[in-house]
Amino acid sequence: MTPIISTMGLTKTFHRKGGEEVVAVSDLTMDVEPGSLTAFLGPNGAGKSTSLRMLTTLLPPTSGSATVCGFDITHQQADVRRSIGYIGQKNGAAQYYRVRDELVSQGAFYGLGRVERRRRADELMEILGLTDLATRTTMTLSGGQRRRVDIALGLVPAPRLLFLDEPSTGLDPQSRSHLWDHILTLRERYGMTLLLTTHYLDEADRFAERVMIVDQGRLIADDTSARLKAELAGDRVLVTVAGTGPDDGALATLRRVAARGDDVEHAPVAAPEGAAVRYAVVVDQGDRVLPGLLADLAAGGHRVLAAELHQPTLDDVFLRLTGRSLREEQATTGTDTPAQPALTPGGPQ
Ligand SMILES: Nc1ncnc2c1ncn2[C@@H]1O[C@H](COP(=O)(O)OP(=O)(O)OP(=O)(O)O)[C@@H](O)[C@H]1O
Repeated sequence: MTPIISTMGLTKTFHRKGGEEVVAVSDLTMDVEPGSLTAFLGPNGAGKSTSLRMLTTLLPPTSGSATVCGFDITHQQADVRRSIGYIGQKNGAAQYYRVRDELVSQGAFYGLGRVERRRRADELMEILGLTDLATRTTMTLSGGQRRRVDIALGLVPAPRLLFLDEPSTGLDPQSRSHLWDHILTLRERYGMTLLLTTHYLDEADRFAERVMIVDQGRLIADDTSARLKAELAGDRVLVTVAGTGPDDGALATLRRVAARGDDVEHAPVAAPEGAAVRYAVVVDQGDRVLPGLLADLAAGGHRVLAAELHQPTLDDVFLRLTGRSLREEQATTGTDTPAQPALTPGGPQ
């Protein structure tokens, strides 16, 4: 299938005052299939928006090339713009216009006939849950409602490909969830290709078929969320065993199931039953490994007080790749799962 987006070595360098050079996007090479939903995931300043701005012809690349809907982003800018929708971080519909009027005049801007522009406005309001707000001015809407108006405006020309820059940033969890329902409905209805940026791990995980993790201008991982988690993070098994310190036999048993040479970590913990040690090990397919592991520990005379299996998140993937947590870098998303207890890598002691 011919890719709808194809980039080759796309790079953008900014020069800040004082001569400092910032490589915002470095050597981005990728193909995007038509009809797919791809998320660019990364911390603030990773280069996500700059990538989108180049692909939508808002910023010229410093080097490299790309085609979007078959058109060159440098030499066929008007054709690219005619083929895509772009919803930036701060689109902001005009404050004083009514929602429906705004959509209808956007239709006029794109050259739709009188009847067609009204039909399109009504259809988009219906899909995006805006019908009841048709006569409200944008300035009176909530953040989530306004974001939906932004998206409706971007969809007026019926693009084959829609770029969304952080569609849900700043919205409360309920509005985010509604917005996603609408985005998925749109996709189903029009079979659009969607490329969006987000720093919400859960959104990329749940909704995108393909996750491209970017950090410091570079693409550091590119796959389905499930494969990234399985291949780069693995499942984490935590077992709490009675004892006053790490036990060589228990460590040896746990090491046998460790994936990819990962070592076993351990830390003393207080348990109601007395002193205990919690061991942690990364394994492949934890649900298969755990029963045998517990049986082996019991056979070795170790009293297991608790066992937990943690499926990895995309944050574990990011941590593995960069040594940093994406979650710590995103301020207040409300999407966190509890942090792992601190454990020290251990060898026989
Ligand atoms: N016009 C500009 N002039 C100078 N530096 C810029 C400019 N635009 C972006 N940058 C820098 O380029 C880097 C990438 O920025 P970009 O906005 O693409 O990141 P991002 O991943 O979209 O971040 P966020 O999640 O905060 O939107 C950052 O270091 C940023 O400060």
